[in-house]
Amino acid sequence: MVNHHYATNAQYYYHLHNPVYQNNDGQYYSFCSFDWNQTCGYRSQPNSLPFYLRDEIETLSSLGMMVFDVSKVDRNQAIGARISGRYYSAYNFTKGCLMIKSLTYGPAISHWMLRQRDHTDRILYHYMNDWQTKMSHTNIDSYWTFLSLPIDLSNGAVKFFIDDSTILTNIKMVKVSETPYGLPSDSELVFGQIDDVDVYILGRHGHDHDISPSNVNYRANLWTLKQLGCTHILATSACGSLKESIAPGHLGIMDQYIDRTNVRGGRSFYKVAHIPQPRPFDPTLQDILYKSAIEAGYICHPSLTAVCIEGPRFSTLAESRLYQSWGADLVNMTMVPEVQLANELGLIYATLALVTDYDCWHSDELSVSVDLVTKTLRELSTKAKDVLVRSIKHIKQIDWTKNLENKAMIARNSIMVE
Ligand SMILES: CSC[C@H]1O[C@H](OP(=O)(O)O)[C@H](O)[C@@H]1O
Ligand SMILES: Nc1ncnc2[nH]cnc12
Repeated sequence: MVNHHYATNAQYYYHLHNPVYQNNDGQYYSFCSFDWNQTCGYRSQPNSLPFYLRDEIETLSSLGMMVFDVSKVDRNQAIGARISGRYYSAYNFTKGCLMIKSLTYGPAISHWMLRQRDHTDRILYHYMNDWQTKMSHTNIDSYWTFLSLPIDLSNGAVKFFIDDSTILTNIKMVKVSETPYGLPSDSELVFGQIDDVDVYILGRHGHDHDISPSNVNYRANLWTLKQLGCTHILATSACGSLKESIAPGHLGIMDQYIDRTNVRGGRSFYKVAHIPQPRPFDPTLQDILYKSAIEAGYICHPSLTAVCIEGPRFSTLAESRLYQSWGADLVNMTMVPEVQLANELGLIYATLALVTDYDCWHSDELSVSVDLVTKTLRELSTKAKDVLVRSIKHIKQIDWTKNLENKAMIARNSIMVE
């Protein structure tokens, strides 16, 4: 594994919420990603970047950083970035490199799966390794052309590299096929290891975040993970807060849900099954997530109740107040039927809530919007990755056999007609 290290005097760049690395020639580079479609409306403003990224890029550019845009718009322009209508050529920048990719952090870390089997496909890993080696050990000039290659691969390599290279080892992409319930959200999953634990990553909204909460094929996703040998699912979910004390930027541990979804299908794997849900989330995994968040120094709220709405629209003020009157803590869109299906498959499942906004009830705070959620998620995704990595280390210490047997028994007993 290439030994990346944080740039020691790169404090200017930390507002990116991304690590800034230095290669052996003392040049800086960093990566960031954003959701092009959601943040700046790809169809209507194809050449504009979200305002926060634009500011960052302007700052970095003025510091002599190279901007390397691998987002959809500049996919065919190998090196450079269009910012505020102006095209910035990579060659104009000498001190470093900022790569931009049009994907949110959120979906990329939506699911982390642990599994037990081994895979042998090494091609992509080899390729990634080569890329990383070039990145760290050569002059930036010489990897420009090299970097242009993965842009056209549309195989998730860039996304994966940006989001996970710092935490996963032995990384590769694993192709997955159609399930008896249809296609999962992605045709290939990122696979790697954390502390020798096998991990798969699957974004429930798909590679390009083009699957709305109601259209996520929750059954196909969970089935795929189960088939791959996953035993645990660490889910993340962007949530609005219904309580003053649970502020945007905080983390939370989901404990209960109130189901307000109404059109999504595929809620069971069976003809007739009644899965018990008094405690939908695994208590041991909940504790691990909580402990890991606190250990990392983040504000994290235990035992939260979330209202899962159908979406994709956000709530009206009347709805938001209604949910508050029910005593709920959060509102989100994807917990149902994901958690109940995970229970039907006997998986150990828990959700780390990423609090992105105050929904629309707060008189002094901005109402929820895609921009607000995306902006807050950038900060939260760094925290979430940290918590998930720490959690995996704790998970590894525990013998889960009895827990898994118990879950399998409850799942079996809930089936009336297969
Ligand atoms: C852009 S806000 C709504 C967005 O957030 C939720 O994502 P997730 O629970 O998967 O983290 C929801 O599904 C929406 O896509
Ligand atoms: N306020 C909100 N309502 C529903 N889902 C959300 N995801 C993030 N914020 C949300």
